Amino acid sequence: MAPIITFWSALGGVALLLIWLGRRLSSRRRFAGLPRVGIDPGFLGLRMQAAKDEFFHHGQQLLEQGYAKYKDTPYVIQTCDNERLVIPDKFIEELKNLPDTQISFKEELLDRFMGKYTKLDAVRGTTIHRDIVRFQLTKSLGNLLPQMKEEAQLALDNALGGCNSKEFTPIKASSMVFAAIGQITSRRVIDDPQVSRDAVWLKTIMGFTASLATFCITMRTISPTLRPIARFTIPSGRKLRSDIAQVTTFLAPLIRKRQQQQQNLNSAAGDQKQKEDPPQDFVQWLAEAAQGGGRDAEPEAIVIKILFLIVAAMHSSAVTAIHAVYDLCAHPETMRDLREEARAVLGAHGWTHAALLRLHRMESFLKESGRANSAGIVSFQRLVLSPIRLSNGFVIPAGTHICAASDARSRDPAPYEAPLEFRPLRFYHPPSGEAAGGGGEVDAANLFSSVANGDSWFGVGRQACPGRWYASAQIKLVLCLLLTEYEFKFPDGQTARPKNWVKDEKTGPDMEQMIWVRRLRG
Ligand code: HEM
Repeated sequence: MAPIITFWSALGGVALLLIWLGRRLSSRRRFAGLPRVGIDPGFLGLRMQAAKDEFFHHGQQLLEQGYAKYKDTPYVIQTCDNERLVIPDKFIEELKNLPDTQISFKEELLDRFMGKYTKLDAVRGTTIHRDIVRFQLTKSLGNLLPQMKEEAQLALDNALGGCNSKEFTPIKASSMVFAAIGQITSRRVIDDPQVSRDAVWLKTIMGFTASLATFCITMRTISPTLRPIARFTIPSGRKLRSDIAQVTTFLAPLIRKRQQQQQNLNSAAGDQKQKEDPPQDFVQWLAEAAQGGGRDAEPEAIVIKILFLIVAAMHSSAVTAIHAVYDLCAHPETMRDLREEARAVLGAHGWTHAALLRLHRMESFLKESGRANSAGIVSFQRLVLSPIRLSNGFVIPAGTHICAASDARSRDPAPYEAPLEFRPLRFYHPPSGEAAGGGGEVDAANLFSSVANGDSWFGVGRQACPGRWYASAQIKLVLCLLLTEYEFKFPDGQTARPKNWVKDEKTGPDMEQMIWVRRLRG
């Protein structure tokens, strides 16, 4: 018996080796003839760890080298997740509007965020989570603004409760901003303050992105063969499952109740139908979008889509606002300018979404803050699902991960004069009819939420961020509340903003920075 087992084990081993060699060979052939930046892991992958380590510590510099050297040629780079093809600007134009059946942001994300182990692959094969953001959420911004303001104000009052108008109080800027953005987002997930303001609920959803990131980083260090088991045994896997269970416990009964109400409404005869407006939140919109039944309608599938939206919405918006707060503290004259604009525009038009769209100086400042503080060192991350021929004749094979070196581009003097200078009005074009106090017509092309070619903050093309109008509104709202009700600055002696950290392809603001806050006298 033993020799038979040994024989089959050996055969299995050889088969696995052949599969692995086949994969390596096809991966090498895929990019044959293309230049490479950084350490080449080699055919057998013997230098894989060295290549990953190099990218982890020096990815930003590697991409800068690639950006400077290869303006017209895609080049290959080994990142900590996978091998990528970096696409120069001139080809982004050709690719950005291809359908997501050909290049997909979502598939790339699910691949990197291990969709099958994190359950996030509930967003596969459906676009309802994207559609409700693009349509229902964005169209309701005018109606939702008073409620967004109520949540932001409440969160800021809590976070800054100890501040008075006599002396400055030290506050951790990131906690203050996270509290405000977290609470606005929470109410949009579920328009029921009993849940949306619950301390356990808030802690869980605000920590979910970190739980997910820690799980994925740990899983990446484990061999793919062992991952199906490891996900149950590693502590970050337990934490992730417990977060998902917690959110499900809060939301599943409410989802069922809303679905039941929807059924009653559908079956009620004409004028007996309830006249009440349905709640305007993710739970309601997702339940309505899945009315046809099927997998999308299962409460667990709705919960996972909500978690996907939380990951997309919360951290990114908070980080953007934290950068903005640091840039304001580093540029007190800009802070004065934007405070004046906010007072004039909101005084004339009230705290409305229409008024927020008239904060032209703030729009430019946010765009500049986004340019100076990249969201990540790459953007336009896509998985190629079917082969694409570029205008130079090169065919990008299916299965290729592509990206753009957006961070390097943000320091390119060709598109941005004096790119190392922070110029808050770089993107400001006085709109026609601007009155002395600010305002004037809404200038769509120069809004922070616009995605002109080259701006990478919200991505680009057909799959650019659908939540950008909402994100922009909530960030401006939080900044306006801070500017009109508080004075804030770096601690005495600090004039420059803290340096951003960069690890792997991620970058972000220093989360420990304290600021001094004082209430403005009424
Ligand atoms: C400042 C805050 C935000 C930033 C910087 C940001 C950035 C991005 C980026 C770069 C993408 C990929 C686009 C591309 O590669 O072309 C994306 C996708 C997405 N974002 Fe945002 N986002 C923000 C806020 C939000 C908010 C508030 C929501 C929802 C309320 C949201 C929902 C989404 C969704 C659903 C996708 C996936 C779209 C798809 O599957 O095609 N984002 N976001």
